[in-house]
Amino acid sequence: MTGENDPFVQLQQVTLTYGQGEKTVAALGETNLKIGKGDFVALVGPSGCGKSTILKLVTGLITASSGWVFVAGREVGAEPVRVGMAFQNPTMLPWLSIRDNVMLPLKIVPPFRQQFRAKRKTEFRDRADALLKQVGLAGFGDKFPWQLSGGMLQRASLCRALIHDPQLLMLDEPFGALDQFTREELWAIMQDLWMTRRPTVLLVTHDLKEAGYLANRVCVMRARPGRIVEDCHVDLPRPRTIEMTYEPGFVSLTQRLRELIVSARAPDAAKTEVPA
Ligand SMILES: Nc1ncnc2c1ncn2[C@@H]1O[C@H](COP(=O)(O)OP(=O)(O)OP(=O)(O)O)[C@@H](O)[C@H]1O
Repeated sequence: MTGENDPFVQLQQVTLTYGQGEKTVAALGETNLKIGKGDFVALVGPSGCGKSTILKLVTGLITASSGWVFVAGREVGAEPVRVGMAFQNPTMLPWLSIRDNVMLPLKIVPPFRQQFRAKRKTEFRDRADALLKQVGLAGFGDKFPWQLSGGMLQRASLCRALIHDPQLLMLDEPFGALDQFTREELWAIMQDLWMTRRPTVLLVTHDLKEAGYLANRVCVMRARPGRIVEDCHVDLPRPRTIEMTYEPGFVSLTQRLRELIVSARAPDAAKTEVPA
């Protein structure tokens, strides 16, 4: 599932420059990327190499300075595509219950928006409760955000990202603020959600173990200007387990990714550590 022949997402000769005049930042040099429907691709690389910029281009939040971005066979923005998103900080509306927070996209995104009132509300509640159960939050739907831990809120935010059956799921360091054990628990949950629903996923992460555990492909980026320098396929069976991450094949994958990133960060490679 490399997306070579019939890509769901395609960046073709895309460049992106922020700003104007003397204050321009060449965030992305010429970038090509094809992602097949239902694939899971991770973007890794040093800070500032353009990972979030790619997410913004694919969701249509920003427009390419040159080149083309296609989603579902059309230029991005030409056709409505259901997108789910989760970020490092799972911002929830504090005055809504967890269930109502999870149901929020159904109130906003067509065609659910039109069906939300009376007719399908019970069905939508059941859908939210089933998702909450799948991530281990059965019985927490009536709680409020302040009553949940960071890990629980991130689980709820994954439910919110998936409640409207998105075709595209954008994950920007969603597990970055969690402790290692909670993070590993959430990898398993994320994998389970992806295997049962199969959205096309783009994950931005600094955690190479996370990239290797979750993704089918890991794209390594380099900065100034940002570009993809390596596209590694992860040939591990599913469902993957934490134990697999200690096996020689997985360890050599993360070592290789690490080396690529360290060389991509040169000459300032010594300033900060890249988690292995
Ligand atoms: N709105 C903006 N205006 C100007 N420059 C920007 C803007 N957004 C990002 N940049 C610059 O573009 C480059 C790429 O940024 P981007 O956020 O895509 O990188 P990243 O790889 O996601 O970084 P990080 O890992 O630190 O989140 C960086 O040099 C950044 O400073």
